[in-house]
Amino acid sequence: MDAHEEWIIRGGNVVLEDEVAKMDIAIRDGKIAEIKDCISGMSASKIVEADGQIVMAGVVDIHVHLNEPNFGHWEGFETGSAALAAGGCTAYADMPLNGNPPTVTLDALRHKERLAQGRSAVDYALWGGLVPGRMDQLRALADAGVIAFKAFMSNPGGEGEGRFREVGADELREGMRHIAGLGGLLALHAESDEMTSRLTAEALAAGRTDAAAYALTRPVEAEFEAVASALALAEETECPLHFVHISSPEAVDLIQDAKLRGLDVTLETCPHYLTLSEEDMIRIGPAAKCAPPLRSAFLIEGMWERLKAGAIDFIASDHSPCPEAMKAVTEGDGFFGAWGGIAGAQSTLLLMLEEGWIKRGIPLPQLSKLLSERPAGRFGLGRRKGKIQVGMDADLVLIQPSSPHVLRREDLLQRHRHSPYIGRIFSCSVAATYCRGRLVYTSEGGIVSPGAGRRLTPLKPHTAGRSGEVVAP
Ligand SMILES: NC(=O)NC(NC(N)=O)C(=O)[O-]
Ligand SMILES: [Zn+2]
Ligand SMILES: [Zn+2]
Repeated sequence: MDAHEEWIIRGGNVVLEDEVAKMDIAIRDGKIAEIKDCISGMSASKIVEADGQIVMAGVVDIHVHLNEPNFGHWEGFETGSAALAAGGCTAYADMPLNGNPPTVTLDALRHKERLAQGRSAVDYALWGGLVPGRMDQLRALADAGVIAFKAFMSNPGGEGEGRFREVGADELREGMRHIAGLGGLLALHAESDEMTSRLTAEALAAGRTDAAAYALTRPVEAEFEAVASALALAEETECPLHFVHISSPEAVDLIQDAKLRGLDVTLETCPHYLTLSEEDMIRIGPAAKCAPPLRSAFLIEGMWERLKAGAIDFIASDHSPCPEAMKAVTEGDGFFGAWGGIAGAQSTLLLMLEEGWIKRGIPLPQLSKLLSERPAGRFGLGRRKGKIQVGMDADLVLIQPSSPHVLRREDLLQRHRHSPYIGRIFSCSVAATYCRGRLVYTSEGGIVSPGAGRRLTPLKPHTAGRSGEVVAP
């Protein structure tokens, strides 16, 4: 279907700001032109019957690692975006690692821009990184349209010379000053390096390399400690902050207190911190290894409580894939030797529907804010992305409820088909994904428009007088 024609999605249960209503949606020039309970369809080139289906804004996944350049054999724009689209995602932001060179210089950003061009199924933005010794690049990266900056407070792992490195406290302070001055936003992987390295060394010295020992090396305290010190620096430097993949209620509460004190700070959590426990990690093995690690069932319920109460700003997948061989328990290093990162890009929406909507009764409009509207808004994409409203991009996902199925390995469109969710039963399925009105994915046909995604750059939410949000060709 040509994105420029007018067409209609008829009679779906449309997830709007505060309600779910049976509506028709007219789409023109890739944008939502009209939302009414009955649109005649006289001038429509096509009518898609969505009776009985749920129509939601496409997921905006702000945290994925597609690993180009040079680590495209771990994932890549084509396969990563295909998995995202199949999971109902219509826009994502690619992290500045684990590609090499990481996106910490203007040259590296330009290189990644060229690589991504014409290869993503859905729209995408690019992150820049804050690493030691590259502060001079921050301005150029901001001007070139990175969505925000990412830094690690603990060792990010990864391979190769010149890979992404963590910042120490002084570098973090300096980086925050710079980024605040640029009107930017800094996202942090918050785990105390001091604590995680010490506990890791102790576990190895004691000959412990099993999964349970891994969890002990990255306790809730390590997250709490890092969040606390980052918040103190944010207060000092007035740098807007975002915490990625927060795993514990304690850290959520600490961040909530900071919000109440007036700090410009947000946090995301990931589906795995809401749906998988430490016992699941031990049972499933390396496919369920991530940092911070999965927590207890008790802490998981604590996360849901906070999500319901509005203390969690949004959800992101932290899709961090790698080749199959790296997701294995190794000879000497045991579970510690496996790559840390969960490759869950395709399951975010269905997990949130299953565990949030169906099991816990969280209303769909609230879930849609967590999956789409808030991440888009926080990263300057909210003028076009993240909700079903007239004038917004027609980024839509059609969901078939009551279509129970088991996730199979062969259903995954990512490059390496490991996921901790294989074998899980889902009640809903993604029937179709549309990006700017263009059909990208259907459950029968798979990816039907590869490479149709466009680069997004943010309308800087923190800088007055900047140019608007633009979509590069
Ligand atoms: N180097 C990584 O991609 N790490 C990622 N891995 C996880 N979360 O286990 C991350 O976001 O920290
Ligand atoms: Zn991280
Ligand atoms: Zn990540």
